[in-house]
Amino acid sequence: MASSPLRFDGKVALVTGAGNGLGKAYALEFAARGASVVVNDLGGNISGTGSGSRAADKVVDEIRAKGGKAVANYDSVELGEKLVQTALDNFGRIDIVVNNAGILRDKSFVRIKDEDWDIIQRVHLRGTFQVTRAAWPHMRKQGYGRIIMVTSAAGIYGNFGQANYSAAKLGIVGLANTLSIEGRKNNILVNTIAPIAGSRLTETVMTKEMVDALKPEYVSPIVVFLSHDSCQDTGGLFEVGAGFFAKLRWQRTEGVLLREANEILDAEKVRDNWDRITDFNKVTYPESIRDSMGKIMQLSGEMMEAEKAALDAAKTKDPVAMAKAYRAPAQEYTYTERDAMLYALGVGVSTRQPDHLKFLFELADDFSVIPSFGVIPAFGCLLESTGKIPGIKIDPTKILHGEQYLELYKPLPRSGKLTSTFRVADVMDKKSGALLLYNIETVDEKGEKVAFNQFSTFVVGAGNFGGPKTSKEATPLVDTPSRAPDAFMEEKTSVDQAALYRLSGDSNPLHIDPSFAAMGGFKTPILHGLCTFGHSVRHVMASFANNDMELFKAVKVRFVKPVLPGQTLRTEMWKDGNRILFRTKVMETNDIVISGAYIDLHKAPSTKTETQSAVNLKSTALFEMMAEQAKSSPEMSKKVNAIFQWNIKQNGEIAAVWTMDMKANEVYPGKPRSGAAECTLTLTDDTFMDMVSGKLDGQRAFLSGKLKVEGQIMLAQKLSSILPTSKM
Ligand SMILES: CCCCCCC[C@@H](O)CC(=O)SCCNC(=O)CCNC(=O)[C@H](O)C(C)(C)COP(=O)(O)OP(=O)(O)OC[C@H]1O[C@@H](n2cnc3c(N)ncnc32)[C@H](O)[C@@H]1OP(=O)(O)O
Repeated sequence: MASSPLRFDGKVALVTGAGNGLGKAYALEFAARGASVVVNDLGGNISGTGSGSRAADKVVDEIRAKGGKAVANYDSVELGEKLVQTALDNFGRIDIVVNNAGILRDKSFVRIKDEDWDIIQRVHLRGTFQVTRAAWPHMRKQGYGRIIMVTSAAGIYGNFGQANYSAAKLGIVGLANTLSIEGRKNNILVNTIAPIAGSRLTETVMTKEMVDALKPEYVSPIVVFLSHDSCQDTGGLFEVGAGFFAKLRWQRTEGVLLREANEILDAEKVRDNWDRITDFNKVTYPESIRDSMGKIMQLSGEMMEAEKAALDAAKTKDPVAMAKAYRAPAQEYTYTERDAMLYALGVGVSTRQPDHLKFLFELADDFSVIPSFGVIPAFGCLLESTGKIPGIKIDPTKILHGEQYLELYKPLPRSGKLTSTFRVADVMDKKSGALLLYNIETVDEKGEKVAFNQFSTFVVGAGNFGGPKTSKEATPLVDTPSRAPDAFMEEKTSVDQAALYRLSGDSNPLHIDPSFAAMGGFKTPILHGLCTFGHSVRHVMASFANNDMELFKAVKVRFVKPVLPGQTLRTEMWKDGNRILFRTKVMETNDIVISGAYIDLHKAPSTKTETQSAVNLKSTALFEMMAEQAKSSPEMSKKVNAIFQWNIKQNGEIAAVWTMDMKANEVYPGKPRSGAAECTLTLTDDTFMDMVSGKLDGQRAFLSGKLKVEGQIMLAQKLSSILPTSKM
């Protein structure tokens, strides 16, 4: 794409140290683009001694010979006023300053003398300050200015033998940071570059080939762009050289608050938490002093409040009051689409399911985060508070997830930075255990509410402490209807389900470590309650919301019995207006594992969705019949790992679509699946309603001729071409 050239007509640029190298390249480039240029050069040598006018004059001559406008200035940058005055006297204004001038006095730290230190600070840091300060009021008055500061990798990272130079060069970055803040309101933008180029300063340490490869002309383009009025960046720090350009920023570990309320912090605690303090797996990118100190100030305020509440509670000697007074620091959780996809795998989404792209492929048009993921940002609060809640003695091997309530105030974004705050809402004495209720509010970066979670954990054996048996804070469960369910869905979990789920944040060893599980009284590690929960939420959303995750409002469950990885879950569902009541069973044992549960949707499921679910349930016999038929066909029996899609037609219109995975014997209502073999079943109106109401099963409907299976022949014909692509 052709773009307009960056011009500087009418603008005045001052480039310090412009007699050679980088400074000269900048001066020539500004002049070629229409600027009037003050070419400053003291004419000394690279260690800062000597002076002369030749270097600056030569550059001025070169500019003028090409038809450009330039004047020379031979003053030291320490006399900044004089440099700026040259611009004002000759061109009437000053728009751009490039603080390029510099010298070197390299010495290892043991050999460095006062004068080596002082001269470097004077030329680099004080010189930059003097020139910039002289230009500043003129730029403020005209409401326009562009300042380029020059630092060095030696300053940013340190370099042997350059203590004086490193200190001055990083000082310049500090100066630029503050000036970028102070200049912004007057349109004075300040950016810093750390260039590497073959110049008088570097040719002493580089080969000729390197000097040639690192031409100053490969750096000047960024100086030109940062100096142009079309560039609105300020406060940036860039590394440049050989035509390579990159921006630097600060990165901070997530950090850890080590002090508890009323605790005197000691150095051992710092030592013992060193890994957490220095863990860069989770980071933030502070950009301002507010970003840097905000968190510390917030934590300090929360701490003061917590300390007062804890002291008041301790005076009562009531364990429940003490637990309720506990305050944990707010927990940040940053996630990306990758985390949402990992979670989806953890709660059983599989590429075998028709709607899987929606949850496993970030480029899918309808990419969605499963609403039960809303528990994940809050989980950090539980981990943070483990072992810290006063009043109640908690054995970590005896904690079981008791109940869960989750409400979403808006659909979960596909990525984000969320903050959760936590309080112990109540503690109940259930005799066989203590039941702790935690209320956790989660907000987004704008402070808008995203989710509310109520976790309840049952601490086996921690009962009988004389606390209340019930709490008005607890979100109530619902009764399971006595009628047959309106829909169900079955799904076998993977033997690795817990290992996969724990990667989303619940690292409780109970779910992976056999010896830890044994301490809790389990023969093998058990599945996370929230993993079973995630499966059930998916089942309800697929059966009654056509997987439209925006319809989700809230969910409540009670975990009644543990589930083992590899077991088959069966979610049974009943529709009650906008509310879908459900319970979950383990097929292998027929145990109910989730009870009293419901999901509230934002609107009642459509009749079509309802019909689909009803058909799904009432026609199990039909699927079984189809599977039997398929197996009895000689071609199919050889290759039963096919995926079939059935379009259920009623009065000429498709009323439902089912996909069946023959190998896994799993049936999914919902979207057509590409590559699946197709078969159209036609039902008369009566047949359809009879099947929905349970009067007629698929087998009898087929045998009596009320159900026509038109696609069977087509299915057999297509089989050979379809099977390879529909393999599991
Ligand atoms: C790391 C720190 C943060 C940790 C957060 C969680 C981390 C996760 O990693 C942990 C997990 O995921 S564990 C796996 C999921 N959970 C389970 O498997 C628990 C299954 N439930 C049970 O085993 C029993 O219900 C059991 C054992 C909970 C209770 O059984 P019993 O002791 O036999 O109780 P029962 O006699 O039936 O009832 C006594 C009173 O307690 C109430 N109650 C029962 N089950 C409850 C439950 N699940 N949640 C809440 N309350 C429950 C009963 O209503 C009864 O109360 P009341 O007497 O007032 O009627």
